[in-house]
Amino acid sequence: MNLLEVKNLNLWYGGNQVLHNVSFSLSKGEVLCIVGESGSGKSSILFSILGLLPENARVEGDITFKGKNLLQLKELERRRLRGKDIGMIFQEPSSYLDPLFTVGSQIAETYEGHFPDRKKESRRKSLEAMRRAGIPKAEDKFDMYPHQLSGGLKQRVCIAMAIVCEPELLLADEPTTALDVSVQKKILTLLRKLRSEGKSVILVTHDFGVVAEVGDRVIVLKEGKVVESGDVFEVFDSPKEVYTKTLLEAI
Ligand SMILES: Nc1ncnc2c1ncn2[C@@H]1O[C@H](COP(=O)(O)OP(=O)(O)OP(=O)(O)O)[C@@H](O)[C@H]1O
Repeated sequence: MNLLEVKNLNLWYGGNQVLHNVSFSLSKGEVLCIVGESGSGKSSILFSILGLLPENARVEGDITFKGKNLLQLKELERRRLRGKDIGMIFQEPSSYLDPLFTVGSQIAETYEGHFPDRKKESRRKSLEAMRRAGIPKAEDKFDMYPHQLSGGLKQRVCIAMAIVCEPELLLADEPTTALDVSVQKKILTLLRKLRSEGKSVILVTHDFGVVAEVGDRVIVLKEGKVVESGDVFEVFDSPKEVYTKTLLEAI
C-alpha cells in the first residue's frame, strides 16, 4: 500500500484555481521531488497535505495518508499528525522559530507535545535530532536563542524539529536554498539516510541537481498541472515535455 496517495487535487485561492487534478503517490522509503517554476503550485501541494491552507482556500480531491483521507479529518486529528507522522521543513526557517525561547527548548517542546509521557527523554532526543541535522556542538547550541545562530544553523534547527518525532513522511520545501554548498551536502546526506531508514520524503525544489542527487521519482508541475512524472533518470534521459527540457537546460 502507498504511504500517501494524492488523487485529483484541485485548489483555489478565492476564485483563482492554482492546482488542477494533481495526482501522485508515494511509497515507503521513497523520495519524490516536485519541480517547477516559481508560482507553479509546489508549496500549495505541501500545504494541502498538511492542512495549512489560508481561509480563502478551497480544496477538492483525495489525500490519503496511511489509509486515512486527510481532507476529511477534523482539525484536532490533523494537528496530531503534523509534526509527529508528517514532519515539515519550510522555506524561511527564522519565521518558524520563536525568538524568545532557546532553540533546544523549541525542539524539545515539539517532542513533548506529541509524546507527553516521554518528557524525560526529550532532551536526549532533541540533541540526537540536532546532531542528525548536522549541527556541530549540539549541546552548546541547545541553550542558544535563534538570533545567536546563523541562517544555515537555524535551518538545521528547523530540520531537527521536523525529524525529532521520527515522522514517516517528511515534507521539505526548498530545504537547501540559501545555504552554502557544504551545508547543502549535509542536508542531502540526511535525506538519503532517512530514505535508507524507510522514511519517505517529498522534496520541493527548482534545482534539478538536487533531484538527481536524492530523488527516486519526480513530478514536474507547470501552472498547477502535472506535465510530466516518472523515475528520475527516465525523466532526465528522455524528457518528454519542452518545459522539462528547458528546466533541465537551466542547470
Ligand atoms: N494565500 C494565497 N492567496 C492567494 N494566492 C496565493 C496564496 N498563496 C499562493 N498563492 C498563489 O498560488 C500560486 C501557487 O503558489 P505556490 O507558492 O504554491 O507556488 P510555488 O511553485 O511553491 O512557488 P515558489 O517556488 O515561488 O515558492 C501562485 O500564483 C501564488 O501567487
